[in-house]
Amino acid sequence: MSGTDNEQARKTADGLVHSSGFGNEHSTEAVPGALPHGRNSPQRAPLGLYAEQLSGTAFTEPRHSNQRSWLYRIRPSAAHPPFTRIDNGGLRSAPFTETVPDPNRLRWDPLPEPAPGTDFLAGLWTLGGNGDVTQRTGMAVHLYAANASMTDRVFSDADGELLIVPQRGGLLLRTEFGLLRAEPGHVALIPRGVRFRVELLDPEARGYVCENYGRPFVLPDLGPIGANGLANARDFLAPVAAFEDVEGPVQVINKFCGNLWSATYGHSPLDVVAWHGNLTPYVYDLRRFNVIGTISYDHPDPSIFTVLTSPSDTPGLAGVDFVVFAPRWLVGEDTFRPPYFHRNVMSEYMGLIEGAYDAKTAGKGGFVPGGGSLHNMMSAHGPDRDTFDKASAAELRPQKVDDGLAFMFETRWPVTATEQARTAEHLQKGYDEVWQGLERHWGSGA
Ligand SMILES: O=C(O)Cc1cc(O)ccc1O
Ligand SMILES: [Fe+2]
Repeated sequence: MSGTDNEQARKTADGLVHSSGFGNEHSTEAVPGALPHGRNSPQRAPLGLYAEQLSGTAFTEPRHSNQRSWLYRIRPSAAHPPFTRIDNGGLRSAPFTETVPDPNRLRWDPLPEPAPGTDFLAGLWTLGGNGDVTQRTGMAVHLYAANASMTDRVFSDADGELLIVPQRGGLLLRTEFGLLRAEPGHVALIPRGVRFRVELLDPEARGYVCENYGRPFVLPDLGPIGANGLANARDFLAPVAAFEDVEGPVQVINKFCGNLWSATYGHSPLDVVAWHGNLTPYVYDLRRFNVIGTISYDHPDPSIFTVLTSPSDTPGLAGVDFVVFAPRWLVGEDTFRPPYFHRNVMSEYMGLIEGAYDAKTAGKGGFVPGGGSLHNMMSAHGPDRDTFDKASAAELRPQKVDDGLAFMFETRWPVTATEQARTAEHLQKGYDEVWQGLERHWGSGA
């Protein structure tokens, strides 16, 4: 059920065929002849399909940032019954007003095991966020823990695009555009409004989601770095068309302005036989990230680790950046090599996909895979005491940091935690203590 007429299509290690390149004009058809040529909206679309445009940006946005795709489907999306409200489960949305924004540093252990039969959607649990879904600004931090595939239901999010960061267990994403596979170490992006179903490739799945209410994520500018580096555009993989021709009840759940709405369709809406355009879901393997750092001295700011950025209306000031701390060499001379002590006007949510993070002690009660920390704007943070002591005394040989994969959602607005995040059992007590005992050396002659 899948095929393509795009020369860039290629089969990757996961056995799926993809069409590569960030923001490319992809075109793909699962059945030969399904894609019209020379026009988007012929009087009669090929093979009895319906033509439908999906706009990710306003019609009138500048060409370089304009995003839309044309879908050729068995039934038009407009043919559906009314949506009715359903329970929001663990999902919360902006504006976040359940608690007051807190200057304290917070850290969580991983989510507890979900109840049997919990699928990706039921397993979403909102930690906090900022902005306002009705203004299309800000972001939310969600976690998920699931042990069942979604069956007979699909999800779409009108409030924002979803950047999914698997931490445990692979996911098969069946989207309107085709199939994507996301394993721990990959990220997957589902654009605003795109219907999809998550199937588990392993018995359990756990991870993080950045719901970006703002402008779609793009690759950051490279400035003096040059024409290559960081996340390379060619490593972003879009699906090729693959459709389901399913008649029968399918629940379609739509997140709209903070609430979940449901309608039961008489067919699967994952019925797109061909599509073309530059608005697509995609996956990216974080291990492909080209890490840039110092080859002389000092610790550069982590903006050089930006994979994707959602620009705000102020140049250089992101609504949210997605930043990865990937394996790399540290060679800085006369340099304190781990992340420095600092206070940041931006707010930082950090997660750990595997291993350890070089500013924090690993292990139980520390910063552990599946856990997360929140350092809101101007909250002082940095290496914990053990890290500081070790790094201050370390012999400065070239050193490979390759025992972990951490990431950050860095946002221009403070992140307000949800009530459930503030009262969670897995909110660590006494996080402040990691910075206790940083002794006075002044006056000691050290
Ligand atoms: O651990 C953090 O707080 C993230 C971070 C990493 C880094 O290398 C420099 C600054 C920074 O905020
Ligand atoms: Fe930081």
